[in-house]
Order: sequence, then C-alpha cells, then structure tokens
Amino acid sequence: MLINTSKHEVYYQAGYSIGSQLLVNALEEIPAKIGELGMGDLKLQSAKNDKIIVKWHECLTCSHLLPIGEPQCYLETGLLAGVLNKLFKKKVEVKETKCWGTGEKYCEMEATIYPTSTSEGFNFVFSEESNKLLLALAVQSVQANKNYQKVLLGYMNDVKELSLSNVETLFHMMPFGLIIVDSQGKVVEINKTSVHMLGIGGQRVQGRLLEEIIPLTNYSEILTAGKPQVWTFQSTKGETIIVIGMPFSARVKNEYMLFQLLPAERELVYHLLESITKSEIGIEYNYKVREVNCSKPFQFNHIRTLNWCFKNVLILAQKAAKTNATILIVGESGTGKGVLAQAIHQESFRRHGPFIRVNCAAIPSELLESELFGYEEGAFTGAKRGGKPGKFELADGGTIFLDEIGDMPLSMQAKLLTVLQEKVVERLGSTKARKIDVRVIAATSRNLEKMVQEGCFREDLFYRLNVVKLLLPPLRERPEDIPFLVEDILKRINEECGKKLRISPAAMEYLLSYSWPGNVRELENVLERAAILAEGQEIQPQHLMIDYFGQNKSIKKISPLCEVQMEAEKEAIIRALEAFGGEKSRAAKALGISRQALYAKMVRYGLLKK
Ligand SMILES: Nc1ncnc2c1ncn2[C@@H]1O[C@H](COP(=O)(O)OP(=O)(O)OP(=O)(O)O)[C@@H](O)[C@H]1O
Repeated sequence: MLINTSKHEVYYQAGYSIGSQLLVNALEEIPAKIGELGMGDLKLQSAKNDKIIVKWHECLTCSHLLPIGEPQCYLETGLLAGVLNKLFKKKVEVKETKCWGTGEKYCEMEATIYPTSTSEGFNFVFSEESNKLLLALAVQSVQANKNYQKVLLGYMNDVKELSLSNVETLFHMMPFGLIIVDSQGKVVEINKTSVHMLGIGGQRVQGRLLEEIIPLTNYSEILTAGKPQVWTFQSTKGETIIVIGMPFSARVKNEYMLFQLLPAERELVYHLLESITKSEIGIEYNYKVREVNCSKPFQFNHIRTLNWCFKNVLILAQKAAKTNATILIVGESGTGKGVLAQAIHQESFRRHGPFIRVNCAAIPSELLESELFGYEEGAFTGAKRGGKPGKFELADGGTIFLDEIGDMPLSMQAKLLTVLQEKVVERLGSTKARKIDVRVIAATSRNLEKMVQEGCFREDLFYRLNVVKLLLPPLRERPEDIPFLVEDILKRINEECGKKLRISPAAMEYLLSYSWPGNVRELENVLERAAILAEGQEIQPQHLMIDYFGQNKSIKKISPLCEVQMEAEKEAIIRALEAFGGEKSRAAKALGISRQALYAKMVRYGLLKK
C-alpha cells in the first residue's frame, strides 16, 4: 500500500522497480544499461567492500535544474538500488551525495550493500505493463519539472537524433496514449494506444478539434502560460482516463501541445500524479526564487539597441526605474515587455526585493482574486489549510509585474484600484488589512485608451497605471537590432546546449527581411528550432523555416537602414504629436529632443501644416 508515501519515496520506488528488471550480470554493465534508458551517463568511481560510488553525468532528473539546496534524484537513486539489489540479491541502500540540486555539475551516488539477503522488490509493482506506466509517469513528472525550467530544448535535440521512422514507431508503441495538438486545438497526430483507449477505432481524428474527442480540454492555459495541466474524464468504455497536457517546449510556446492519456486504474497512478502536482508546486516555488534571486536577470545593459526610438524608451525607463512611479509598458506580444519590467526592477532600489510576475490573461477570472490577494483558511471549498498569501503579499518590498493587464475583468480592476490607492490588501475571507509596499509595473498589448472609451477598462485605473508610459516598438520597426538579438539569443542557446552555432550571412539576410509578427519571441523560437535542425555549426536559411509559421509570411522588401530609420522617426513624431494634441514642446520633451530639433524634423518629413 502506498498510503502516506512521500513524493521522494514514490520516485525512489518507481526507479527501484524499473532497476530491478534490468538484465545485468556484472557491476561493470550497469553504466551501459542505465545509459540505454536515456537516464544519464554513469561511471563507476569505486567499488570497495560494501560501498559502491557512482558518478552520474547528465542525470535525467536534475541536470540543468537550478540549485535548490537539496538532492533531487530519487528516481535515479532508486534505479541504482534496484539494479544492485537484483545483481547482489542483498539489501541495498543508495544515497545521493552530490547533485545539481546542491549546486554540483554532476551527481554522485553512494550505495551500501548490506549482508542481509533479499531479492524483494516493492510489492506494489504488478506487471511489466504497470512498470512501463510507472516509468512513463516518473519521466513525465521529471519532464514537467524541466519544462518549467525551460531546458526541454536539449530533450528535443535527443528526439531529433532518433531517425524519423524510429520516432514514429516509438510514438505508436508507447504504453500510454499520445496526442499532438496544434495551437488551434486540432489533432495533428494520435497514437494507436489513444485510439484504443478512447474507443474511436475507424474514425478519422486528425484535423478534428481535441475537445470533440476529450472533454474538458483546458489547453488555453498550456498555450499561454506554458503550464502542464492534469485532469480526468470517463471514456465511452466507462474507464477513468487521466490526461496530462503540456507544451512541446516552454520556449516554443503557442505552437504544439502534447497530451498523454493514462488509465487511472491503480492507486499508484494517483500517487504519482500527486507527486507530479507537488513537484510542480515545488518547481513553481523555485521558479519564483529564481525570478527573485536569479544570478542573471535582465538588466538594462542586456537590452542593446541601435534604434533611436527604442533608445529613448530605455532612457525614460531607466530614469523612471529610480522612482517609485507606477509604469505602464505597452507593446505587441513578444516585444520584451517582461524583459523591460525585469530590467526596471533591477535598476530600482527594490532590486534586492522580490520580482513577481502575474499573467492576468492566464489565470481564470474566478481565481485571479485569490491569486492576487490571497485567501484565509476556509475562505472557500478547497481553500488550503492555513490560507495562502497572494502575489501582492509575496511582492512586498519589491515589484509586482501585472502582465496583460487589459485582460483583467472589470470587477478585479476595481479591487486593484483600491489596493493601489490604499496600499493595503485583504485576503479573501479576511477582514484584516495587511500593509504592503509594492511597486507596480503593468503591461499590455492592447489599446487601453480604446478599451476605456468602450467601457471595458476603468478610466480611473488607467490613469493610476499610466503614470509613466513606455511604448515598445515592434521588431519590424527596429530591424537594425536583429543582429544583436541573434547574437545574444544564439549565445544563450550555445551555452544551454554546449554548441558553437553561428548564423550564416544568407540566413541573417533572411532574418533581416522578415516582418516578425511575433517579435523577439518569434525570433527566439525560430533560432531555437534552427539550432535543432542545423546539421553543422552554421545556421542556413533552410533551417529557419520562417515561411511555415504564423499567418504573416510576407517578406518585406529590404530597404537601406537610413530609410527604415527615417520612416520610424517620422512615425514616432506623428505618434507623439497626436498624443499631445499637436503641442510641439510636450511632444519634443517626450521624444527626448529639443523643440528646434523637432521643428527641423517636421519640416524634413513634411509634417508642418501649410
Ligand atoms: N533584448 C532582448 N534580448 C534577448 N532576448 C529578448 C530581448 N527582448 C525580449 N527577449 C526575449 O523574447 C521573449 C519575449 O519577451 P517578453 O516575454 O519580455 O515579451 P512580452 O512583450 O512580455 O511578451 P507577451 O506580451 O507575450 O508576454 C523572451 O523569451 C525574452 O527573453
């Protein structure tokens, strides 16, 4: 029975049961056998008397995770214990003495072989099939964690190295259902196990909406927030099926999603699911710690630009950072609003405090209030024991970044306004006001002025947020920055994947001539995909695959940079004049130039009314 089994034990036991099924005849065979499972690169360090020490590189669980101060690799320790038990028929205990989780770059496992004879495994393992399921779930759980940490790229690399036919065979042979769905929610691929589990043999499923096949498919959260989701439903055969949905990669958001279907036939499955949820909560916490303590958060010197319009935005942002003023960042999706908010926080006197990001569009409206302001124990059914602090409380002494503020429901806007004015929060179900000291940075890709006119956004809140407005230009208006961005993004990819990729001149030309509807995020995605596809060290145009993604496939004419700059300058002047009702002094101030300079430019661009 697994009642009261801790998360660590579930992993350990899952590993143990898999390990005890490996066919191993000698100690020296263990590294190769475990390596074949894709769980890491092992070396036997020493084997003396009753102690065996193993050095474990590229461990499945922890490699590239962030240090969280404790070892993480219970799946691997269990696995090693299982293999050794099978080999020696003695009681074995394995401890992890080094781990990425404690800041090392590899793991070290210490196994103790006791004189007691035993060949027992764990009594909850029933059949080979359940072990496969166990491995699938354990690996799934580990992958979910890694997904949060944005390192799935390496995993995608591994997949690429398998030949296509192998991938297809594997896809259909998996003991659990697999469905690949595109961003519109349509099924792209479905494996045979899914068809069998759902009882939909003989039907054409590709191209149909997933929700026609699986009820309660909440994939918007997966796409927007990149968060794995887990839920259950009853199949037409009356079986309970667990669905785990996740993005293909946290970095390649808004594209494909992968859904796993697992029969919820055993208590064990529930335990593993619980452990997945717990580890996700843990990882979310670590993520938060990372956002707060990250050794390399975005700073102003990481945002490089040659575009004068963007330069002015950065100058204004840097000045505003040193104050406590509320800031509103406006820009299309993927232009770097989050990055700028981080840089502002880093430049402010609050830099040692927390930086908490809340995506208002990704949190269902009924949960937003408790997410932002927290709740007391018993505030509603399902409320956690001891209550929970909201994001505002967590951001105390630091900055809260309210992303996609335009998606906040009107009822919440009123509450937010009160918090901003009174600087206190009340948890749901409580009457106690808690004082908070939080700097607010809001961001939106929507036209808030228009929303105010249409009555969808509160005017008073708009003015409260719009103290300093930073308008981020889309990437198509600053193509001169593309080489910088490519350099920075490739440097990061190379570091993460241990590669030495560079971009070919022809590919760079291609990047410069594309219109980038998805802005820097799209550029990042294109380069990550190219990094996977590139065979040598140079990314070529065919690796970019720009034409295949997004609606806007138009390749813009290449113009000399001076022309592009003049065009952008003209547009910025028009925008500034419009914003200040034609008042040149204020427009010039906002543009960061003198009134005379503005006048001269207006003459040059034919903007003076005759
Ligand atoms: N100057 C930059 N250098 C390197 N990467 C950048 C830069 N600006 C943005 N990025 C990258 O582009 C991606 C999108 O940035 P970010 O999330 O800040 O955009 P956003 O405008 O907040 O997007 P959304 O509105 O969709 O939330 C991120 O992965 C970020 O790391």
